[in-house]
Amino acid sequence: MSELLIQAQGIQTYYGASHILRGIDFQVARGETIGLMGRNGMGKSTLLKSIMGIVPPQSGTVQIKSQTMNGRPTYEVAQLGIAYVPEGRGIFGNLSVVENLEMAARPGTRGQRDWTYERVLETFPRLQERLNHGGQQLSGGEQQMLTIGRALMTNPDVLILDEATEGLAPLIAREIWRICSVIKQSGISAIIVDKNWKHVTQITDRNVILVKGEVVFEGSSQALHDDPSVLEQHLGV
Ligand SMILES: Nc1ncnc2c1ncn2[C@@H]1O[C@H](COP(=O)(O)OP(=O)(O)OP(=O)(O)O)[C@@H](O)[C@H]1O
Repeated sequence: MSELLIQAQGIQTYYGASHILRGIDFQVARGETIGLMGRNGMGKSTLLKSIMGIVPPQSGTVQIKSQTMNGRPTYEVAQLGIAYVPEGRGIFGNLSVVENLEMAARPGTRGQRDWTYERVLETFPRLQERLNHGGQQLSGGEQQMLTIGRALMTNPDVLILDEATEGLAPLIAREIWRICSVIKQSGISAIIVDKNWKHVTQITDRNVILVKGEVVFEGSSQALHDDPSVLEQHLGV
């Protein structure tokens, strides 16, 4: 099996007294694209935040490339090559597109410089047209492209996309899915959360479904296509 980039074991996470994640095991190998699915409020974002150290788990371990990260700050997780695009984005609205991209530029953890400014603009032609616009002047879809572009500028090993196409017009959502394929082909691992399971499973190798903070299904996209009752049962589709 290829190198494990993320390995979470027995994750239990709380918000105050609310017990949200109830013993989750979750891993991402190099080059793998994973779909994280489940109805609203089942704990997908909380799992991503637990991995990033934003909402640290109360028990269990999070290892990034075999280093135990419990209690480590989020920037250290990022420095190990994990790029996180949160739900609702988070670009610098007062900086231009160029500035947003350039401030993120750095080689990856193995010195890789696959994603340059030029390649990001080639991949996101819409951003090319908006280079000098301020972040806050962009449409929601353009902001999402800029956030993904900025994450790619860090040459990550894993890209985490929470609610990849939430609230985007269908044409723009399609563009985001195209970009996800380009990212996959470039060899970056990804965790993708999105409500559109059809698009998700077209691109993912493996999928994990959460119900009330527990993993209830883990399997290939083919397995989900062969037995859609799993989706019916757990996602109501
Ligand atoms: N900051 C918070 N404080 C308290 N409870 C929270 C907080 N954030 C999320 N929760 C609760 O934790 C549970 C899991 O939320 P989470 O956002 O992880 O779900 P999700 O599967 O990502 O769903 P969604 O698609 O709605 O974001 C929900 O019951 C939610 O209400």
